[in-house]
Amino acid sequence: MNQPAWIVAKDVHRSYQLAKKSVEVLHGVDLEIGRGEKVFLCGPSGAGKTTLMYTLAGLEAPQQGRVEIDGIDLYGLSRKKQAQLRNAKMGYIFQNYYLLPELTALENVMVPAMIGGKNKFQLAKESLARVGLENRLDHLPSELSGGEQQRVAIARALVNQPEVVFADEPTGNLDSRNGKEVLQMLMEIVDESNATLVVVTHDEHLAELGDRTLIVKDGLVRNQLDI
Ligand SMILES: Nc1ncnc2c1ncn2[C@@H]1O[C@H](COP(=O)(O)OP(=O)(O)OP(=O)(O)O)[C@@H](O)[C@H]1O
Repeated sequence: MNQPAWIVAKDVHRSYQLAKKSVEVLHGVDLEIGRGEKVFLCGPSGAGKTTLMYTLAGLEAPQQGRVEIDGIDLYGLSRKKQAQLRNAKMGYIFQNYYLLPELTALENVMVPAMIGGKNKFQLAKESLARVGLENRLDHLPSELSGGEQQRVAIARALVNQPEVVFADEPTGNLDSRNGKEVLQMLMEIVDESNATLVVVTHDEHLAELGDRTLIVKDGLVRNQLDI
């Protein structure tokens, strides 16, 4: 990483409560990601990749440690301020898309834009056009292919022009050709605004497209080059 750190995790611990037992998934993660860097998180299933992304993105507070975004102590903020920061700076592409089934493609993309009181209709249309879906605005998710649904999820994540995009297995449900195409498109768009990209993938070939691969294993994170 050549740039100053833009996302910082320091000694992040995260556990889940199962019945009466607490199971720790992240055992003190330290990492730094620079502005504009494209970082891939790889590692075995169940290792904690999604948990780490949720924690970096302000969706799940760590029990110990801190996360900084652009110098701001994310979990030191009130919940309202955290939500404002997420909306202003972050886009999140969830595993399995999480599109709202009763809303059209356009309406799904308008949802995050509404919060900022911006010209949501125009922004959502532009974002869908950017992912090549200008002719699918009024389709419900059930009327779209898997690749198209994934692109709607990408358009939604990009609609507020985020400074960082988190993408959890953005190609997981696509065949390898479509998967690579979608990922390259996402990387191109992110590049245009020098945004930071953090991607979870199982596919180490795809990870080669990024600047750096981090391996999540045994509750910790290591640079692939250090392994
Ligand atoms: N809400 C939850 N409650 C309890 N345990 C959870 C919860 N979410 C995740 N876990 C557990 O935490 C561990 C890490 O899960 P996580 O989804 O972060 O792994 P992952 O590396 O993203 O896995 P995959 O590659 O299979 O998606 C798993 O053992 C999982 O069962």
